Amino acid sequence: MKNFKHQTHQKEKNVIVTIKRLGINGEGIGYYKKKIIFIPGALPGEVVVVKIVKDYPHYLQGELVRIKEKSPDRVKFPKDVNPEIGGLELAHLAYDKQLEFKKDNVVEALKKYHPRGYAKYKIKNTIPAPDQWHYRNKAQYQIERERGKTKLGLFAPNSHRLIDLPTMPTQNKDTQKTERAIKDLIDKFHVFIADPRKHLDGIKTIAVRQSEATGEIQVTLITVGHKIKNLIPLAKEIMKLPNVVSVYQNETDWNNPQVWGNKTEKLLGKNQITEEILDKKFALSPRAFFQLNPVQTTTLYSEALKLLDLTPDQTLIDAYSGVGTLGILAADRVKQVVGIETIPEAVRDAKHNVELNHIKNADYFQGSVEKVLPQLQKGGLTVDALIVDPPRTGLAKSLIKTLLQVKPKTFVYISCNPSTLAQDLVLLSEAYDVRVIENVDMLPQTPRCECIVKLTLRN
Ligand SMILES: C[S@@+](CC[C@H](N)C(=O)[O-])C[C@H]1O[C@@H](n2cnc3c(N)ncnc32)[C@H](O)[C@@H]1O
Repeated sequence: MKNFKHQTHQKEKNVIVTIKRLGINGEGIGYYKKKIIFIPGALPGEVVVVKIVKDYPHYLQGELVRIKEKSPDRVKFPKDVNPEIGGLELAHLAYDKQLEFKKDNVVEALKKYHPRGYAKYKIKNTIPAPDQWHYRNKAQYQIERERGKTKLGLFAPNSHRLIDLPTMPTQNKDTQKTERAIKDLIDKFHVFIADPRKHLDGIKTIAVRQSEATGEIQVTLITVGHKIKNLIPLAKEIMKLPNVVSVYQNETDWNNPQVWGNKTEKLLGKNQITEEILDKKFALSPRAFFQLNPVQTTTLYSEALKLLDLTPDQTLIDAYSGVGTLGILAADRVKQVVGIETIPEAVRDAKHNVELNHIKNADYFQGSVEKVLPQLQKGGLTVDALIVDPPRTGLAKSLIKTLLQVKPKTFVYISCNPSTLAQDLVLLSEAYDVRVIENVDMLPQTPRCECIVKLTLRN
């Protein structure tokens, strides 16, 4: 029966659908024969001709063929870029509507999981990014050689089909130029490119990150295998490219599903590049997390610190601390800062950044927040104020349990995923009220947003 149904929709191929709303990934959502259909690139209010490409038990996946009735909010998609590429999911939507969508995403996530009192939360309008194009400070492109031709870019969503990216309109121009220049050098020096079909070692990914403040560029060649012929001559040529101050090698293997492997080694140049936020400096190693939109990062952190509203007698926990950004920015407002972060290189950077900024009251610990925080607390640490900035997966349940016992009085949560945020708030709202959620647009043209939530302890 299932196969039969599958064939029915496949045969129908092109159908007409009216788009009702946008989904969390920015795709248009409509209904065909009462079944929900997702159509990337379609906008609410549009009537579109769609090809049904997949018939799943609970939904259909459609491909936009033609727009019959166009939305007034539609804008031109950037030229010379394959629209399938990730990172431009909303590039066809007017920017003010993108901001509204990001706010709605938070509202919808709250409605879905309904933490206590959610209807009364004040969700502010999304703070726009001053630059909506060329803002990304880091490019991380995959490289492949197919029938003698080298491709450098990103995989099409949910596939292993690499799309070559000669231009990328959200990428800053220096990092994009550096990526393309490295591609040419790899061809010139006949450096091996990893071949996933034959499992041959070589370069797999090229990560290029630039500091907004100093212009310095750090390059990491992620390789499958360690000894790659001509890697050092290649690194020497890369060092001659404008602004490049270091070349690293990160080594991975075919069994690792992550992009980065665990071994990182400097081939040439400086250990770190230095970024600046507000009046503080931050040295960054290749593996350490740093926000992708440096201009908007200042806004995000300033808003978070305003909401934290710290006092000089407090101990602040900077949980998921990366290179120590938030804690270091807050250090002169509190008695003590304690940061916790899993990636050892990031913790080393954080400790270095404490010294770089002549801070005397901050220390950073390596490990998971869920394990290290209870240990430190048992050792006598008081937790007056807390800022959490977890990855998209949100907070570990065991950490939430700890927080509900410790009950820090001052608590701010920065989230890059409204869905896990709403689920965490269901548990946290047992003890905390949420008054305000701020939304900052860090990644224009994408469906992603960054929320800052102030949690107030109920009496
Ligand atoms: C969204 S980043 C935030 C970093 C930093 N607050 C900033 O703004 O630059 C999340 C960080 O949490 C770290 N991380 C992930 N899981 C963790 C865990 N369970 N405990 C501690 N740190 C974790 C990641 O390595 C990453 O540096």
